[in-house]
Amino acid sequence: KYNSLNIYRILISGKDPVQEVCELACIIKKALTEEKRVSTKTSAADLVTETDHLVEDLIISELRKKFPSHRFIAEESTAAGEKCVLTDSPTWIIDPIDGTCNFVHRFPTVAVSIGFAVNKELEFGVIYHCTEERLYTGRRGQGAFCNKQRLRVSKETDLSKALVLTEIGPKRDPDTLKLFFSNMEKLLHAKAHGVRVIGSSTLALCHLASGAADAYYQFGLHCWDLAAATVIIREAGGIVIDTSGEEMAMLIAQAIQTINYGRDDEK
Ligand SMILES: O=P([O-])([O-])O[C@@H]1[C@@H](O)[C@H](O)[C@@H](O)[C@H](O)[C@@H]1O
Ligand SMILES: [Mg+2]
Ligand SMILES: [Mg+2]
Repeated sequence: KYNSLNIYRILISGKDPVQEVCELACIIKKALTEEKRVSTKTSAADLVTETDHLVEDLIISELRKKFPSHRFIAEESTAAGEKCVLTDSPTWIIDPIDGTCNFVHRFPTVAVSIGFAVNKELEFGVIYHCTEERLYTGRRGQGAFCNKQRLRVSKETDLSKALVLTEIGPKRDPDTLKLFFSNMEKLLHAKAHGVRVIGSSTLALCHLASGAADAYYQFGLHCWDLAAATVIIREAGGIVIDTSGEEMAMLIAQAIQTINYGRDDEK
């Protein structure tokens, strides 16, 4: 049975996390190859399936049993109209399947992402790569790991030697697409070694934390995409900022133009 308490206890107690979340990931891995009921949310490219709802309900019901006073911010509950407001209360921030479009196409780059904040401070994050059985964890002040392997971000600060990750996002109107591609073009003109889109922001951010890429930028990321990954990147020695940031982030921020998606807590 999916046992969220162990994740909380293990990460809070500082013990190495075991792969408790793999049972949950097994639901996703099994469903990856099966027929799915797919619907759309904010655009034809913003997909959701019954497995997204099932996994989110499982996580929340387990956590609510153990922590009845805690609050939840979760992707599909928010899409169903729940307010997305972070308070000082202990709050779980959940993306049940990150990479749903990949999941629908059986493209094996899908993750479960669970972040945890208290007093609006991110305390820990867990991201599980469902098809490669990689458990990424980060706990504030205690480091970031992938299956017990310590994570460290790349030290590259030269954009012309950087591999940059981004995501397309759900907005596909002509003006947004024009901006998206012109941003990518600007980075390639700045001689970046490459720009990659893998369809899962949380796993892209985990690649960043492991030093397998040098920078990530995206407009339209949600708090549930970012919560767990932010702890993991910070604990791997990286920074997570908006585009008014530092060094490599500055170089990229100066090169690209903003695509406006609004904030989750303003909808
Ligand atoms: O919806 P989902 O699969 O959880 O999350 C996805 C993000 O990981 C990706 O970065 C973004 O480009 C997609 O539009 C979608 O939001
Ligand atoms: Mg999702
Ligand atoms: Mg997501």
